[in-house]
Amino acid sequence: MKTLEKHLKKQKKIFIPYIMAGDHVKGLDGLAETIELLANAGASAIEIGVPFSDPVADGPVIEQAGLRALAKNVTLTALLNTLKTIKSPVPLIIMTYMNPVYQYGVEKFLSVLTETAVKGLIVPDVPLEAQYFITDHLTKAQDICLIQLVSLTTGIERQKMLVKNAEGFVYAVAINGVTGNEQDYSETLDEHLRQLSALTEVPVCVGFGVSHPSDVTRFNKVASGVIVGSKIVRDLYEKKDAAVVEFIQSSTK
Ligand SMILES: O=P(O)(O)OC[C@@H](O)[C@@H](O)c1c[nH]c2ccccc12
Repeated sequence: MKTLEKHLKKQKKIFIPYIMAGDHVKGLDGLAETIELLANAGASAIEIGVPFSDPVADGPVIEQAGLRALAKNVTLTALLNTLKTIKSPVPLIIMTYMNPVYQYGVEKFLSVLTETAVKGLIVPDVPLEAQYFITDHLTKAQDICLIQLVSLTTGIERQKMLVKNAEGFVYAVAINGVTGNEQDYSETLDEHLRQLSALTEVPVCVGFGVSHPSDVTRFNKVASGVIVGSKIVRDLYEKKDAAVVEFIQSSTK
């Protein structure tokens, strides 16, 4: 079993905060500090977003964070160079659209990741059928997990196909929409998550719109844990570090 999955399976409750690379007053120089803050608070793993000019799955909070990072010249190359210098106590996960990786070179990208603490990859605009673009090169980075996303509109047959290919964790997208959308969750969501969890031994984590302790309590009952992006990105930007620490601590105890 790959490191990320092994690590997540040891957690009582999984909590994965998402941050935007370089969205810090010190830019990428502040990344190590943020990773330490989140890990010390109890984060199970940390998802790091690569800024991109056309983030189709993202709402305004993460889009704006990406634009701030781009204005600080945070490129994939710069991020990888910084990651090479960081010893993270928890596994890191890179969330990126395919375009920056394609431009950088898939093979080179994966091989550089082996020199970092990155153990997982989320590439939301690459469907299962096109994942060979990445997996064909994974022999160079065998411990990297490619995370599968399951949406609310994913039918049961496709869910089975996705979990068959799943490693690390399964990302259950809790709403039909973009990140940071705090609309009410559907009433059938819990049943969907329970069903999905029953299909696989791989931990199922729930993301999109998770921002209140009550969401975390709800999803921890029907899945292995949660992913929290926009709320964390906003709080860190507004220098509410204490609120972030408190949210993670109370979600993982
Ligand atoms: O911001 P939210 O609503 O808490 O959702 C998590 C999310 O930010 C993070 O996992 C993520 C950011 N961008 C993405 C694009 C696709 C899938 C997932 C993501």
